[in-house]
Amino acid sequence: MSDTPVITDMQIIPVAGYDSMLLNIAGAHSSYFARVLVLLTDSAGHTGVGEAPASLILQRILRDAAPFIIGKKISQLNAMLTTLHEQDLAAKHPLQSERVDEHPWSLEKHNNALAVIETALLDLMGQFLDEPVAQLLGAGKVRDEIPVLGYLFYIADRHKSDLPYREGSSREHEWYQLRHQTALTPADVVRLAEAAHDRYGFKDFKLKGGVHAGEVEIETAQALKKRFPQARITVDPNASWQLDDAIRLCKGLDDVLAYVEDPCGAEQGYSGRETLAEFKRATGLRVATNMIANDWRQLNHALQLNAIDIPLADPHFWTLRSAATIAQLCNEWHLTMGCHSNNHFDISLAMLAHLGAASPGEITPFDTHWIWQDGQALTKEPLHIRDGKITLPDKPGLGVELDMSAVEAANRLYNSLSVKDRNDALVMQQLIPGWAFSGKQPTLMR
Ligand SMILES: O=C(O)[C@H](O)[C@@H](O)[C@H](O)[C@@H](O)C(=O)O
Ligand SMILES: [Mg+2]
Repeated sequence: MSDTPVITDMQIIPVAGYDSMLLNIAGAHSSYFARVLVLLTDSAGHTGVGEAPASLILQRILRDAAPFIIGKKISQLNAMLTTLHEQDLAAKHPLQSERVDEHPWSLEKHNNALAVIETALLDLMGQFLDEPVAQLLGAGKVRDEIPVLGYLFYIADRHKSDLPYREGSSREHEWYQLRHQTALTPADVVRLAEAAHDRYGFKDFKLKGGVHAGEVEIETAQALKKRFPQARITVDPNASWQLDDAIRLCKGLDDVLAYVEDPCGAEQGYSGRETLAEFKRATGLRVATNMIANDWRQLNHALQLNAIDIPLADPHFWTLRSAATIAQLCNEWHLTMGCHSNNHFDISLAMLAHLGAASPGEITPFDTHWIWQDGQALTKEPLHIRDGKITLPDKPGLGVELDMSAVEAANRLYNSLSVKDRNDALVMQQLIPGWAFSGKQPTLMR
């Protein structure tokens, strides 16, 4: 044990990158997205890294966590995480508001901190043991190729905003230009899917909804299925449809929708878990969620109600180890493992690849926003998506090496931002003055 490396330093580096004007029920994506990196250095000279969404609160929590990490042996991973859990550092930094009508999905602030630290620790441990992180999770590494889906959005007209959205260029591939252009109709989205399919080989697609009337979003899903008959198609309106509407829109579409993601949510005194259970019974369709089964207690209720088939266990809010445990539960309980995402850099791409590699049994292709960020790598040899899959690197730890000059540039970009925390409503107000989030009102129907 005396050779076990000790953690000597913890750096918290917020970073920003460019994004397109993607629409969802919360509004529109800004021209920038922000993430935070945690870099742990150990006495063996290794660096472990993790990535998470970058709220200002999370950065404060991470700073408070540092004294519980620095000076510890990497073999004390479990004890460190238990201590952090018990410290409940998030409680010392309450959100200004926890109201769900202001935050369309929960801000998993505490678990984000645990998750990003755990990832960096696992990266160090993997490098010490000369094993990939996937090998240290739940079932161990069970696959080398992780299927991912083409995550499609409606895109607003960036020219109507004064934010510095990029124009893109089709020099390398038309995808890199198309992803910045307005896409509001079913035909526009099919065009995006074609370009993404050509560039990344996706077999399956997800459409982010909550933007148009449900009928238009279903029409878009149908158009995607018509163009890609073999593809598994799903739509995710982030619980913005009323239960009755969700049933009316989706019933009988077994030949179009492989599953539906959060079609409805809490309404009229019924919880989202209850309405999803009713939706499943009424339509016979499989249901995925990243909104109502985000911790063990919620998952327990969701499963008791038979409300879901596919927990989208994002390692950024479950932690890698817990998400891998969910993958094992899915395998044992005849559920299907999936993974949610937000805009991210390539460290997170590696996180989800290791999770997928450690997920036994049937999994549904994982979500990733990477195609919207592709070209903005923070690592020297970023993983890539080919043939709709990510191939796990044959390297210890996460298998990524940071490109520090890219990290520094992304940190400078972050520091230059006047609005640091994600606020899709604020961006939306550039298109529709006075626009405010309303969970059951599609974004463009105002
Ligand atoms: O606009 C987005 O990037 C999405 O709506 C996400 O914020 C959201 O979490 C989504 O990925 C989801 O699956 O619900
Ligand atoms: Mg979702």
